[in-house]
Amino acid sequence: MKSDIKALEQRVVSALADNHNLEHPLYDVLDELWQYNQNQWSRIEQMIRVSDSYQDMILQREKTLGERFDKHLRQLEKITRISDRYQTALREANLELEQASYIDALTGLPNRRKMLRRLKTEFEMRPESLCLAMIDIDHFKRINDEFGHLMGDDVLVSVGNLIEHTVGELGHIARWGGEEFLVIFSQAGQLEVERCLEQLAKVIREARFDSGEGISIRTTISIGKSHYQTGDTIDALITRADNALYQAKNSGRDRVVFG
Ligand SMILES: Nc1nc2c(ncn2[C@@H]2O[C@H](COP(=O)(O)OP(=O)(O)OP(=O)(O)O)[C@@H](O)[C@H]2O)c(=O)[nH]1
Repeated sequence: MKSDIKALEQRVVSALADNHNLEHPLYDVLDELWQYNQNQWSRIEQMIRVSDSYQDMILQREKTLGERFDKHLRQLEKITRISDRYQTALREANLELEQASYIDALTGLPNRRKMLRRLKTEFEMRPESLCLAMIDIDHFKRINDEFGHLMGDDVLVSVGNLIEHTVGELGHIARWGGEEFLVIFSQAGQLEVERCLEQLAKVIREARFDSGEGISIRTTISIGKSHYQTGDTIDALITRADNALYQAKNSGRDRVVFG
């Protein structure tokens, strides 16, 4: 192509050198040059068109990519929201589960596990003022045998409520297991505790539990009490309360034995 132009130029130069000759084919050369330029120009136009459509294609592609990116981003946000909700629900469920693991399902009172935790805390903080009362319903098997297990459950719940109500702010109650309850007194004086336990035995003795068949059920409780002695462990304190309860049972039930 370069050599074509060179040849054309050459012909123009020689035509100009001979410009007296009106027949000289200068005008033919100029026509040819014009034609050549036209060809070049249409090539350039073609290239511009190709370039434009290429740019369009790129823009279109970027748009598609942008849309896809937005879609993924929205999905990601949705997943994050779901995951947040899931984590919150999981945390709440765990909390509920943990709380439930400290509650006795029948009576709604703190259970033995919770009580042992509390005991440990109290023991670390101020052991010298600690007092325990182990409480057991007397001849409870008879209630089950006579009125059925469901009625036995009702009596257990009612006795639990009465203990909790009578002890009030003075102590903390838990269902220790079966028909046994444990009360911790952490800040009450000895005399106050003894009076409270005597009152408790009286409250249960005088209580009447409706059997639902026109019969009122009566029962009593035996209580063994222990209080902290120098060098005690939690186990030792519980064992002394247990021994005192055993004595209360052996000496006729419906009484408090101070260990
Ligand atoms: N209804 C009911 N009964 C229970 C539950 N847990 C333990 N028991 C019953 O409690 C009774 C305890 O019987 P025993 O250990 O012989 O004691 P008791 O009859 O109370 O006699 P003493 O303790 O010696 O006065 C058993 O019959 C158990 O089945 C409970 O959650 N619900």
